[in-house]
Amino acid sequence: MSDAGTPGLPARRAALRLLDAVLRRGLPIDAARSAATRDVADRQDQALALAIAGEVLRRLPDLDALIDSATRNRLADDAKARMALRLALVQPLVLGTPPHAAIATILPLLDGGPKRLVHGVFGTLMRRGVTLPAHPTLPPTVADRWRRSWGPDVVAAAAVAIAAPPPLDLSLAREDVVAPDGVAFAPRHRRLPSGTVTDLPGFDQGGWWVQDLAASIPARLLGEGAGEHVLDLCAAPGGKAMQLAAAGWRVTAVDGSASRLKRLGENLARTGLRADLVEADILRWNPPEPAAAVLLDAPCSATGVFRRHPDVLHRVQPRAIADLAAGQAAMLARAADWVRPGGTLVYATCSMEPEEGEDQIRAFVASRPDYAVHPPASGELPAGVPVAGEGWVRTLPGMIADQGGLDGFFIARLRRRPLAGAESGH
Ligand SMILES: C[S@@+](CC[C@H](N)C(=O)[O-])C[C@H]1O[C@@H](n2cnc3c(N)ncnc32)[C@H](O)[C@@H]1O
Repeated sequence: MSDAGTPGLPARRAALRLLDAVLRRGLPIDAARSAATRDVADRQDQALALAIAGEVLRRLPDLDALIDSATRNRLADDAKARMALRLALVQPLVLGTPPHAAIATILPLLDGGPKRLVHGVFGTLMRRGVTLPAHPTLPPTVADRWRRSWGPDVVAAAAVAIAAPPPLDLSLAREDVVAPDGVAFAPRHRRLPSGTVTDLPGFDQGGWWVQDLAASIPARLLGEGAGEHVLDLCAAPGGKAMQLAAAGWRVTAVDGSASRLKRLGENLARTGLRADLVEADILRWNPPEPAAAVLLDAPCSATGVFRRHPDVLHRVQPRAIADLAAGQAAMLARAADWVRPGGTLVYATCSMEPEEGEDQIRAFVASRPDYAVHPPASGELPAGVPVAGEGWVRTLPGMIADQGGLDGFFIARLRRRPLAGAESGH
């Protein structure tokens, strides 16, 4: 269907496709993006489509509660009328679009569908003067799971954290690169309010890259490399590989995805940093020899990055977490054999789920007497990030919340026992 001549309609149609991809097909919004915006020529319209769909995903339970308060028979979760109403309501209630403009661009999406119903429910809610809560309600299954794992305060902090996109963290190759002004929570770090990355000072010079502060911790725990060899496993698109290269490590970056590895190559080219790239499945590949250090940033549910990717709240199911955890255990077992005696293994996941973090490392150290958790010393972690009781790092919503917060991450540093009589290495 052609949207030509109806301003704003292509962006709304793309937003509908994005929602459909996440909520009905369980796709990550990033994976759905290019297909959903395929016929949206204007970059601003593409950004608007992502903003509308993203805000719906941040506010879904609250939007649905409003819709349910104005319908006699509950609409199915995936009913087109419900999808359209979510898109229509989020615009005046969050994005500041005038109600008449919002509904005028949503009704044409319902060709042959329940236009009168959608128009009626939307009008009823607007006349009632409804608003959304300042702190969105998390999907009940997620809230229950995180309450069991972390308690009610973390659930409340997550609701606060999801209300708006997070600040922008930059990792710097060196302290003296051209970089925007911002607050430093750690060496080679700047935090600034979110904005357009390519407009920031120093982007073209390539002295920095975008990386959440929590995501920078795994490589920080390996310290300076002094030319030693590190295997960066599951390395693309390369935030940690660039940190390691900048810290003087000789980096071999391994990833199973050709397209993501290509992005890693582009990131290295922009920043002028070096790494050897290997496209391989680490469940089959073997390195030629053990390394002084191995960093395994394992594929995970990514529920820790819910602030920037709110789709994870709606599509990650317990079954997927269990499957991912099994894969992580297999990867960890292989990675552990590639650390030379006396060397260091760092395991990380951007997940809020203990199955992908704490439980992995408890099981690992129980099965590998040649390894022990090596807790960070004071000064190794960004300001405000604590060491957990068992010696690893668990970042959660609520940490440094008044200064922009952190993604949810799990990071453990482990030391492999040196051979009897040998000096300990890295
Ligand atoms: C969390 S992301 C890595 C992020 C990266 N470390 C960074 O700092 O930018 C996980 C990566 O694991 C890769 N991956 C998943 N399964 C893999 C496997 N079996 N072998 C190698 N890489 C794999 C994915 O392609 C993805 O790039």
